[in-house]
Amino acid sequence: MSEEETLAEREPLQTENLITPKVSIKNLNAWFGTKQALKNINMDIRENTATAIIGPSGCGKTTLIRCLNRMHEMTPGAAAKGHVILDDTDVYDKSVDPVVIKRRIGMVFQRPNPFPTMSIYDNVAAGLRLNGIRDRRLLDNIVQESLEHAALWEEVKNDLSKPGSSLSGGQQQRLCIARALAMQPEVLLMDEPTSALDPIASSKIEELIHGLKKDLTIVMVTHNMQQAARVADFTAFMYLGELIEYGRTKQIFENPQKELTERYISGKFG
Ligand SMILES: Nc1ncnc2c1ncn2[C@@H]1O[C@H](COP(=O)(O)OP(=O)(O)OP(=O)(O)O)[C@@H](O)[C@H]1O
Repeated sequence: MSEEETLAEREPLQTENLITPKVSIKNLNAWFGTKQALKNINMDIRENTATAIIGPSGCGKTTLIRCLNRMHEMTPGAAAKGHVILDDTDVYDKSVDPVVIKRRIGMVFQRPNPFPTMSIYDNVAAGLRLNGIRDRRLLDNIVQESLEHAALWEEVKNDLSKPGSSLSGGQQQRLCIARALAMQPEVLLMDEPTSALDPIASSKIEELIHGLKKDLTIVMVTHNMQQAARVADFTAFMYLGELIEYGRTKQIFENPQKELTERYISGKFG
C-alpha cells in the first residue's frame, strides 16, 4: 500500500454507506434571479476528507460551495432551496443563525484577500476579537496555532506587526487560511485556492490541505484536474448546474461511469 493512498482509498468500499456524512446535501437548488444555477444536488461529504468540485466554467461549482455556508443568499437576487445538513443541523432551517454556520463552515477565496491595512497578527485575530475575545494571551496562542496550522508561522513569527499585504501571494493565501482556521471551523471551503499562485506556492497549499484533513473536512473548487487528483479523496463533476458524477477521485479519473465525465476528464471539452 503506497503512502500516497488516502484513508478513503484504503477503506473497503462497502463501508462507505455506513459512515455518517459530515455534510449531507439534499435536493439543493439555487438561483440568481430567474436563472437556475444549481439543479437538485444530492451529495454526502465524509468527515476528514478533501472533496474536489470540478467542471467547466459556469457549471455552478462556486455556487454550490457558497450554498453550503449560506454565502450564496448574500448576493442580491440570489436564492437557495433544499437542505444542507451539517452533522444534525439543517443549515437552511429557519431557526439557524447564518453567522453560526459561517463560523462552523469557513471559506478561503480564489484571490488572497487579507485585510490590507491590518498587521499579520490582526488579520488572524480579527474574527476572534469580533467574537469578543480580548484576552491577549489567549489571542496570542490562537494566532500562533493558526499560523502554525497554516504552515506560515516560521516565515512570519518575527514580523507579526507588518501588514498582511507585505507578504507574497502564496503567503497571503496561507494567511487567509490561518484567518479562517482561527475560528476553528469544522468544514473549510476553498474556492480555487491556488489559481492566483505560482507552482511552488500552489504545492505548499496542496501539502497544507493534506495536513488539514486530519482536523477538518475540506471542499474545494478547482479547475486543475491534476490538483484534484493529487489532493482530493472524492471528486464531484458538475455540468450546467447538475451533479453528473461523484465518487472516489481515483474512480472518477480512471473509470468514470458517465460519458460526459469521461469527455471532460479527457479534455474533449472544458
Ligand atoms: N452574481 C451573479 N449574478 C448572476 N448570475 C451569476 C452570478 N454568479 C454566477 N452566476 C451564474 O450562475 C452560474 C453558475 O456560476 P458559478 O460561478 O457557480 O460557476 P462556476 O462553475 O464556479 O464557474 P467558474 O469556473 O467560471 O468560476 C453561471 O451561469 C453564472 O453565470
